[in-house]
Amino acid sequence: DDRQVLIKFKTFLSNASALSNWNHSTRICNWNGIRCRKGGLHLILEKMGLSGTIDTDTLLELSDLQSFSVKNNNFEGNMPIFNRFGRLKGLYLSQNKFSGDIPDNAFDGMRHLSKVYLDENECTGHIPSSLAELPNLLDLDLHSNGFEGNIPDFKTQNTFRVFNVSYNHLEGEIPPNGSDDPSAYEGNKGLCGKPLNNTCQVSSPSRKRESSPSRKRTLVIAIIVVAVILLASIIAALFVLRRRRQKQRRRSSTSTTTSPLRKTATTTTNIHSEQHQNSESLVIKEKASSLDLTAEFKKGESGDLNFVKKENERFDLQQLLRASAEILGGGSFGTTYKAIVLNGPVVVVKRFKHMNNLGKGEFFEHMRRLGSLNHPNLLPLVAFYYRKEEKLLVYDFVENGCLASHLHGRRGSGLDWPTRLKIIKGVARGLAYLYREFPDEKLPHGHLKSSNVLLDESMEPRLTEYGLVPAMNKSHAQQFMAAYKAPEANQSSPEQRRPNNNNQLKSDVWCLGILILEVLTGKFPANYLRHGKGGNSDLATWVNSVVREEWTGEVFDKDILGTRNGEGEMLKLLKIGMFCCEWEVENRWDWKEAIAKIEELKEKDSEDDSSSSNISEADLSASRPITDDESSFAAPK
Ligand SMILES: Nc1ncnc2c1ncn2[C@@H]1O[C@H](COP(=O)(O)OP(=O)(O)OP(=O)(O)O)[C@@H](O)[C@H]1O
Repeated sequence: DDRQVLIKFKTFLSNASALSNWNHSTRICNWNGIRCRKGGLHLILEKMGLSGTIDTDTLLELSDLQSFSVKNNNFEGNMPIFNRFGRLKGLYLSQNKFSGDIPDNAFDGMRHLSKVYLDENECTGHIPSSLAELPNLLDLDLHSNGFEGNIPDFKTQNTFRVFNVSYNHLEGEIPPNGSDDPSAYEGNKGLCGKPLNNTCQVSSPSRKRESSPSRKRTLVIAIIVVAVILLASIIAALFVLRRRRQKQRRRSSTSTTTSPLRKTATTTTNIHSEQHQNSESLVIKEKASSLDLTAEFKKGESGDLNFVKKENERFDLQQLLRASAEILGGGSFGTTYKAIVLNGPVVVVKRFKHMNNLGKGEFFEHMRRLGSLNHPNLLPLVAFYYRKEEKLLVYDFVENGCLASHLHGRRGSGLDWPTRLKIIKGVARGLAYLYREFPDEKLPHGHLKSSNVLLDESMEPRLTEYGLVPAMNKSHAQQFMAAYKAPEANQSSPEQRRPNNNNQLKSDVWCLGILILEVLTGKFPANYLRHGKGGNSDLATWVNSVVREEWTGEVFDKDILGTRNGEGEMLKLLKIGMFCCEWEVENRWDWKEAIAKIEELKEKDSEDDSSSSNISEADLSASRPITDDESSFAAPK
């Protein structure tokens, strides 16, 4: 039923505290943001600080959705496509951060759609032609985006009641059926014709009539050129195919192994490849084929891999380049991929393009120092490769993936409270070790976040991407590394960034706090993804505001909410997270205090609960006021 569908829809949203009364015990028409009118359903989720994903697949299961509004929220990414909602009448997506081109067919078949509000987003490209085809369009507001090209001729049978395309990059002649008000078009440098005061040049390329003879000539030439290019491509493709087949034949006759990392990869004779003789392997190889390192790392040109520990299984650069590979992700520093070395280990290779802060000697020394670290909660560096333009760091592959995918993956987390506590304790121990080993580094980890916490088969965490701050180019580090998302990183005053007695900044502690809040709430800190601006304070601010409203129960992830005899300890961890996320650096705990408090935690509440931690209950209820600065970030209120 609709109730179930909407509750599912809510799980894709972040910061959805405003929808707290969406549950099975109340009538759907009384839920926040829901209006039931004339038998149809209207979702009016405006100004609620929402972000995350608008899952249209789920919405499609609603019996009769008539209008959909998420005006004035924090949604990002491509505009959601509603062209399967044939009965939708109103679509209001204004004042978010939707970006990118909108596909031409985004409004296909939406015969009933009469109101479209996309204003104040970051959409680019042409105004989609399917929007111009809507027969019942009455209101259209696209102002303040990055639309370009011509304004199409709208085919609506109505006279527009609202029409505004101002402040885009539109050009050409204004079609007749828009608005009579010049302000509807202002802020577009290239527009001409009525109702603006400038007349269009007769030869205006943008709206020239189709039938002129020169146009026909151009068309014929274009067709010939395309045909020639097509023919040449077919010949080239046939040639490449022939060569590939010849190569394959040569290979199988000499029984040599192949290089799945190269574009020519097809069959392999090593044991690893046999594991990949299923359909999945085709996908992997296809992905890997785009990752042809061989062109850049020519044999013998640039030295070899440098192994940092004696006991590591050795392989050389050429073996690595021939390895069967799968791209794991394109993070903020470069591509990361999993590689199965022929007759060797399974490793993860990270390519770093912005790692030039150290000279060659210093770089080698720093990597050897990282390689000498040894702690069960740190993923050891296996090897590195140095080139001026690019560095490769090689780690062991961790089968069980990262904490982020366990918490936010499609299948839901399923992580219980004891597992989450074990993960946080492991992270804290890994951090403590790093801090002891690097007493002079300002940010011993520097990039602590849930995708850099890997989990082994017994769910023990292993930190990765630690200790890289000194090697990274400063501007890149400041823009992308997690520690620089702490609020003080955006402050210009040196006092606010001053290191503490140990010469260390407290920004890693901020990241630990965010990680704790993420683990307890199951919510993804939306601003992890927002590079360079905004920090990652949204989650901390949200938790703080919910706690201040005394709805602490609402904070915890549903998968741990029912935990018996552990609620007290969960609450203590929440407080620790909040103290680590203190906005003011002076009031924030330092790493020693935070880690000591984490070590005190237990899976179950003790009989004499008050003695097990010296954080008082009053600390929580007297939670700090939100500063002006902070409230301007505060996503959900
Ligand atoms: N050693 C490893 N074993 C298994 N998975 C890994 C390993 N190292 C990284 N990953 C996973 O590969 C994916 C891509 O990693 P990558 O470092 O490129 O991106 P990221 O961590 O999301 O962002 P960033 O570049 O900011 O660190 C992530 O999901 C990460 O958890």
